[in-house]
Amino acid sequence: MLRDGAMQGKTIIVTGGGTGLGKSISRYLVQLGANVTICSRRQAVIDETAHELMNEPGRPVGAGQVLAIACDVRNPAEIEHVISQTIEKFGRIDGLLNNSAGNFISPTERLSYKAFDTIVDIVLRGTYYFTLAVGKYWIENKIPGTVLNISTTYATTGSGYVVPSAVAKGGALIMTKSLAAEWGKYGIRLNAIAPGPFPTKGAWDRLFPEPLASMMDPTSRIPLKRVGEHGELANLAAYLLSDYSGYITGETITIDGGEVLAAGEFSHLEQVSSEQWDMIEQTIKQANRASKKEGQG
Ligand SMILES: CCCCCCCCCCC/C=C/C(=O)SCCNC(=O)CCNC(=O)[C@H](O)C(C)(C)COP(=O)(O)OP(=O)(O)OC[C@H]1O[C@@H](n2cnc3c(N)ncnc32)[C@H](O)[C@@H]1OP(=O)(O)O
Ligand SMILES: NC(=O)C1=CN([C@@H]2O[C@H](COP(=O)(O)OP(=O)(O)OC[C@H]3O[C@@H](n4cnc5c(N)ncnc54)[C@H](OP(=O)(O)O)[C@@H]3O)[C@@H](O)[C@H]2O)C=CC1
Repeated sequence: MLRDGAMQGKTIIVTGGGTGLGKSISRYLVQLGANVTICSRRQAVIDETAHELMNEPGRPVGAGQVLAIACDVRNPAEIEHVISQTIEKFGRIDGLLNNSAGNFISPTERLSYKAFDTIVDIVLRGTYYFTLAVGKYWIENKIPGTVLNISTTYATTGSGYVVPSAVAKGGALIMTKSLAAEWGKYGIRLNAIAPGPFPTKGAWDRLFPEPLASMMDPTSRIPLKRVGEHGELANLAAYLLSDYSGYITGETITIDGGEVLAAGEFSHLEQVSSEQWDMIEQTIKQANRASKKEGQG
């Protein structure tokens, strides 16, 4: 979507950049010329991704560099290490993509305290630790940085069976708006993306495992009748991290093929056939006529 070289001179930190959506967004940022630091817990995974992104066939001239640094986002010392190593290698930091997450489906009453804490700590604590650390650096150095948080549609609607994730994503979303209000004076912007289903191994293994996968089609309740493509999300993420979105802050953009609209009271009526609609129309018109007659008394 963006022109070649649109992110040249920018350095972006992508948490969870070794896999799934974080990897796809990192690939696009690098193609657009950004230097990208990817971080997550597994050094071998991020090393392999960094190697892949640096050696892609058709890598454009002017593509960015990739640095891989292990980091558990629950640990402030490890976050500080990612920040200092990134500045040492690339000179500065312009953007932060909070993408790391942990999640799995489960009836909430089956969760241990530790299970609940594990998800909230990765998603909420990890997001505010990283944002606080990078924000302090930006304010101190008068850099107009940009934070982009990967949220989810149920951060605002709520959802059963993923309650720790919903609680944590909801908290991160309200942090996005609150800090956008507070840090706007420093030129710092914070936005979020709320994706619907985008197939990744990490999400599908934990949210759509067998026998669920054989029982239901996740596209059936999506108005556009398909899941998202990684390139579609990467386009939006790159735009929100770029200077082209310079007047957007505190915003959450949903990219879900219209899935959240399924909450609309009558949206499921697409299952009604044309013949049934004929019958329904006649029944309603008959009721209209009857009520008019009643009115004539
Ligand atoms: C119906 C159609 C749906 C289609 C799909 C649509 C998707 C659309 C929207 C989805 C929004 C997506 C949000 C996402 O976040 S997807 C990202 C998923 N990726 C990951 O989660 C990657 C990282 N995850 C992990 O590493 C692990 O899953 C974990 C989060 C658990 C962390 O691992 P860690 O090794 O740190 O932790 P432990 O293994 O020690 O576990 C900690 C405690 O949690 C308990 N646990 C773990 N799994 C379960 C489970 N399935 N049920 C209950 N409890 C679980 C574990 O037992 C530990 O607790 P205890 O020590 O007390 O036993
Ligand atoms: N796929 C989908 O349909 C949707 C995804 N999302 C969101 O998109 C983002 C990416 O998810 P997706 O790509 O699907 O899944 P992945 O499992 O591929 O991505 C999650 C990443 O988080 C990293 N991570 C987990 N725990 C930690 C930690 N403690 N510290 C640092 N990094 C950690 C993992 O790496 P490692 O294990 O090496 O630490 C992994 O790279 C998440 O925020 C998710 O909530 C939102 C809506 C829909």
